Amino acid sequence: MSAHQESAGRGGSPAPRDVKDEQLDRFRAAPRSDALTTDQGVRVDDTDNALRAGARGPTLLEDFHNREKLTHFDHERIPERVVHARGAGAYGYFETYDSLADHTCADFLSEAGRRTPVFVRFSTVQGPRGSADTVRDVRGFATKFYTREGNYDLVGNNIPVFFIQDAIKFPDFVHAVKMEPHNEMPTGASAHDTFWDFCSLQPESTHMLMWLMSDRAIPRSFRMMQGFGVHTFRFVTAEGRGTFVKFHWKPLLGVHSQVWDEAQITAGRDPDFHRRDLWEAIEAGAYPEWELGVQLVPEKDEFSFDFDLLDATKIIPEELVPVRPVGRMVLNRNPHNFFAETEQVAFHTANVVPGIDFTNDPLLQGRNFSYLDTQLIRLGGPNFSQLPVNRPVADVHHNHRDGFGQQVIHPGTNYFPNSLGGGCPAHAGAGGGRGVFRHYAEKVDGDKIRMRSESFQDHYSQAAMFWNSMSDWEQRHIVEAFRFELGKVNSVQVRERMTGNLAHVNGDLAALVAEGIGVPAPQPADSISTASSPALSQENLRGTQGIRTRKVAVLAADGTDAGQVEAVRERLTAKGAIVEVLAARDGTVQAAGNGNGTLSVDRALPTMASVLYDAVLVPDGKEAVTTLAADPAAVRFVEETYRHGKPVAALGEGTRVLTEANLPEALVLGESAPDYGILTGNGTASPADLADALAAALELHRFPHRPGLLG
Ligand code: HEM
Repeated sequence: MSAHQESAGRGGSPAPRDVKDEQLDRFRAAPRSDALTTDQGVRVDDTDNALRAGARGPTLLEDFHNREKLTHFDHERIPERVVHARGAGAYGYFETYDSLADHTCADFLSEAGRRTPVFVRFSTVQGPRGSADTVRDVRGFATKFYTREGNYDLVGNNIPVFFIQDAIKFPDFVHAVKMEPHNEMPTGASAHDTFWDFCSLQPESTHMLMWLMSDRAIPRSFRMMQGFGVHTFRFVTAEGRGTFVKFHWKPLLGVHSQVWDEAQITAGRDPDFHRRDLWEAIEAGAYPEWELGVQLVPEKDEFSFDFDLLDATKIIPEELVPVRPVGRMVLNRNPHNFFAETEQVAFHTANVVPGIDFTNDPLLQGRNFSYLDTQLIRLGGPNFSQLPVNRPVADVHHNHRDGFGQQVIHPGTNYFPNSLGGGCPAHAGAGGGRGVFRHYAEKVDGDKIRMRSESFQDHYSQAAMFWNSMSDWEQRHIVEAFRFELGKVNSVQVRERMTGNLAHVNGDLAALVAEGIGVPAPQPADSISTASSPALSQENLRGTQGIRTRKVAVLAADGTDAGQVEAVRERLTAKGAIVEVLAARDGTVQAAGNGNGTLSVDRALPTMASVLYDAVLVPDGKEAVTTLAADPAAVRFVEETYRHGKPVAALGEGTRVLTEANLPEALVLGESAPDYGILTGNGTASPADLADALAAALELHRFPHRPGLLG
């Protein structure tokens, strides 16, 4: 069994192998326990004591093993990414549903059922490598397709628009959002003066800010995020016909978020929350899936919208152009080594394959320069595409030579035209059965000018459309987020300028934010868009996989009714949820009720927290309930679950712990309790009925209309 097969999908069946996985085998070192050597292969006698002159004497320079060991260690770090430094990655495959050959000659989209290996890296943008996962931020969603015609990178985000329209503003934007230069604060947060100063002066950021202040910026899981290519790209057929295209990833688990208070607590309780969630789901065989969809716009319709397709601060509402599903992606293998794979992976918007091309979106054009440029320094020279994770599975043959880290011994000559090389130099234009990339023949004729098109000037209509499309609780969260972020801004003029911009989005929004941060309510703008797009609300993005991988905590103590726990567990795990028993200590608790005996404890309560679960259940059992009601950690667990809007369930006397946790009595035992996600069946529900009610509540994810919610 290979090292790969041992590690992949421990809880599920091993993922099937693909050509990329087999290629990686060539570079994977097997675990070994034989003798230690130097880099030169010389066996070493001792790695615990440096060579010294006398037992208490000075260390000798002659000890090449000591010097090599320290030197290698001294050089172990490489620069982190200038943005998106913190991330987590996984391998998998993309499978095409139907041929898209009538729109693109891209080989990997040309045949139903075709599977293409992929590597995906999710990331936050602002924070450094060691920052917390659950900060309020955009999430990167970058996919490398190892196609038979070369690597195709779809380098997207979980938000479909961007802060700026022109890449020349990217350094300004990043300097503003990153930690401030004098004191390098704050880490992993946009709630500071320079970010809001920049945005308030750059109204094109308003639409993106609406998304950033929404719950999209605090996802429950990478597995529950949409992804977007953001820009309008171009599909090109074999005959050279172009079609504008926007890319969408839709998670089968639905789009779900944390609430802000929960996200902040999670950042302390488990800074690796999203990374761990992805890793554990794959190890357990619960492979996350997304559907890839495209919005297609014929070239003749380029100017038929009230926004410019080349403006990355705009979406094409799905109600105008539906998203056509084209395939699905499954992530089924964790990397073997974080540094070698997730850290060294290099995505680049300019990595395209025949059939996929660019448009003149000025943000995209700048990106097409920036990624390769930054990777030259981050990955130490021009040969990083030879690193295992970056290697195409397609043949590589070119005249590039030398440079740091060259791994290949090339034969012959490397120039063209060439009469001496005997076929060794690479010839452009030769297909050899594979598609050849030919740039789309777009007619371009214009004056050299530094200016934006008039069609890029409407910065507010789609920001207003986003606001109009939100449910009441989503709007409430947006107001609270603006209040939090701007409340951290010291400059009053920045606060005022920002609420002034919001007055173009919605008068109530601007007034509510202004009230919360102590500045005068601005005059609402004269004409504000009333458009809406229902596809934008998370209310309408619940997914198709029910409660798969949702985590339910069962609080237990000596005297817990183990029969109830098993009945609930059986019912919920059958639907794909994960049920864990938490008690004060690891080991077992004495069980009562039908299941007399012991009940295994999965996690010790002091090592966990409510924010790491999606729901809580307190089973029956007089003695256990008395213990739990007197345990501040258990009571806090229940109270926090309630205040974060998540389902809270209790059987029999377990309801006492809910009351002890200050849940409104009318809800704990009232008729309308299920409407608020409080599931007790008046204390008389059977475990199976309760499990079903809990499953239904988990599907709804949060109960945002409860009294006394936090965040
Ligand atoms: C639509 C707007 C943008 C999106 C969706 C986007 C997305 C991403 C993503 C997902 C990553 C992380 C890739 C990874 O996981 O390794 C990334 C990194 C990066 N982005 Fe962007 N970005 C955008 C705009 C820009 C612009 C305008 C620039 C510069 C002109 C830029 C420069 C960079 C750089 C330099 C990195 C680090 C790459 C590396 O070190 O490998 N991005 N971006």
